Amino acid sequence: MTKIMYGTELANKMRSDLKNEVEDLAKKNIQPGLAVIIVGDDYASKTYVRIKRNAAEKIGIYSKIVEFTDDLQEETLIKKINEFNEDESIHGILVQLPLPPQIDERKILETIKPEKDVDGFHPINVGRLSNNQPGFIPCTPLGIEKMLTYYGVEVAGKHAVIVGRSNIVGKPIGQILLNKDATVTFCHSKTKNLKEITKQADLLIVAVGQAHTITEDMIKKGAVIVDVGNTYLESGKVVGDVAFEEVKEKADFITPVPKGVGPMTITMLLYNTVLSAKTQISQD
Ligand SMILES: Nc1nc2c(c(=O)[nH]1)N[C@@H](CN(C=O)c1ccc(C(=O)N[C@@H](CCC(=O)O)C(=O)O)cc1)CN2
Repeated sequence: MTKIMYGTELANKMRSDLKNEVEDLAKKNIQPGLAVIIVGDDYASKTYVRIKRNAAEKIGIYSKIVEFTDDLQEETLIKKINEFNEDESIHGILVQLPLPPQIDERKILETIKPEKDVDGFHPINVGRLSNNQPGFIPCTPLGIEKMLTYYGVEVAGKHAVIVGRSNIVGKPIGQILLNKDATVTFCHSKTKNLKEITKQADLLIVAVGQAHTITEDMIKKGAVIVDVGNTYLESGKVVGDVAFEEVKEKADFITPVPKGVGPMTITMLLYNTVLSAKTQISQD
């Protein structure tokens, strides 16, 4: 019987534990604070920011949302991040991606102080993950790792195939799995023999943002499938990168979309923000 790995299940459990931690911090007069910056009016980005704000407020994290129009100048964004860097009520800062083309994403992410970088995108945190040292880990990959552990999926010695090489998901999940002794293969838009490689995967992580990229004939029987895709159809429905109905018949474990990895991405943002608040107290 195929096991459907619902992120909502673990997310609810973890959010309840985080709410208790936030209540404990309140007894020490500390409220974790999260600043979220969004540039432009991309429908999906606005949806994610709304979900983040609601989730943060529900567990008692203070959230500050700053919205800019898409003609924003880079210096204005840098100035705002620097304000949050110095603001003691803010423990986590994130800039919703993607950014408009006139803004240098790398420069922006490097402006966020590494100790407030709850997205884990600053090169210092990327380097720490690469060295298997403590630091902030990007939310989606961290959420996937927690889900695999929760559902009892062993990683060591498995062949993990990652389809997608983004800095947000593909590269960091590959690094996490490598740190956990998986044998990791990356596939991307220039990979010539995609199906040949995905069929070898014990664990297949798909993060390309293209609906139904992975079909039943591309997987090995009994594989573990993690679908990171979120494509909004014109009907408003959201679908993943995996043809769920046909693939689920052949897989042992599979995440759905929605209610799979997405809710864990949000939960890990809350987790990193609470961690940041706790770390900053212990340094005072
Ligand atoms: N600064 C960042 N930007 C982006 C990140 C990120 O981690 N940090 N990741 C993605 C988008 N993302 C978070 O920002 C994200 C994607 C999906 C979900 C989610 O909960 N999806 C739901 C479906 C959504 C719906 O119902 O409308 C699901 O899969 O169940 C949350 C966050 C790019 N940018």
